[in-house]
Amino acid sequence: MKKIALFGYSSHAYVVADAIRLNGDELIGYYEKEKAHADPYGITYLGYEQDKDALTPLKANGISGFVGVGENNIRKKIMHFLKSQGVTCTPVIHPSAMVSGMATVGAGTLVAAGAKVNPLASVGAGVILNTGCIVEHECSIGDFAHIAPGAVLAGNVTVGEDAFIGANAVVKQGVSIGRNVVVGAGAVVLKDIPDNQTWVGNPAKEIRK
Ligand SMILES: CC(=O)SCCNC(=O)CCNC(=O)[C@H](O)C(C)(C)COP(=O)(O)OP(=O)(O)OC[C@H]1O[C@@H](n2cnc3c(N)ncnc32)[C@H](O)[C@@H]1OP(=O)(O)O
Repeated sequence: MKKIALFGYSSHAYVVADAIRLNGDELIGYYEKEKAHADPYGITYLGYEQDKDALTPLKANGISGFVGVGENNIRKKIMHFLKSQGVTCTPVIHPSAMVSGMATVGAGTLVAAGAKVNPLASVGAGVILNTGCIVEHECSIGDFAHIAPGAVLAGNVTVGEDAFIGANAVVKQGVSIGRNVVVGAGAVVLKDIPDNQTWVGNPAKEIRK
């Protein structure tokens, strides 16, 4: 049984907390700037990670962290901070998810309920593979990306660091999606997408602001 401390305690963190508990691991509490108003899991407030000595109990007892924040850039910032402080993040894989024994999943990554990761897929650190998404064979997912619920990445798709693939989007096999790209909900992506762009629709096209 692992002991895990959550960083963040709202919305996305609730999903992470559920997976931790269903795995039979121990959720020892949460870090947030302030004590949360809602406490659906009845867990201990451990303080604000930026405060002096707040992380000492984790480091002293070899307890792992998990950053339960949906925003890619905030999750990334907190994970980098924890690394600088010597706190290790663990992956969390929901018991109903399917991860091939021939796939790799990085530190601090959530594989949510019903998600599937097929052989030779490589999933980076701090990634969210959200509810029911499919990451097919040989896909490569960069650190801090988020594959939203129901999205399907066909074989050999590459997703860059910090990218967001919206709910129920479909990405054709072999397509390469750049860093920090946003793909809208329900999009069908048939072509490579350069870094920092937002694409929507079927077939997906860039929306410019
Ligand atoms: C567990 C969870 O909840 S995980 C989160 C899952 N959430 C999602 O998957 C949502 C993904 N987000 C989206 O699809 C958003 O609409 C975004 C990010 C693509 C665009 O958001 P914004 O930048 O705010 O764009 P905005 O809403 O202003 O729309 C701009 C234009 O694009 C269109 N558009 C926006 N999203 C989409 C979409 N998904 N598909 C088709 N067209 C879209 C709008 O209709 C609008 O068109 P118009 O200019 O002709 O009126």
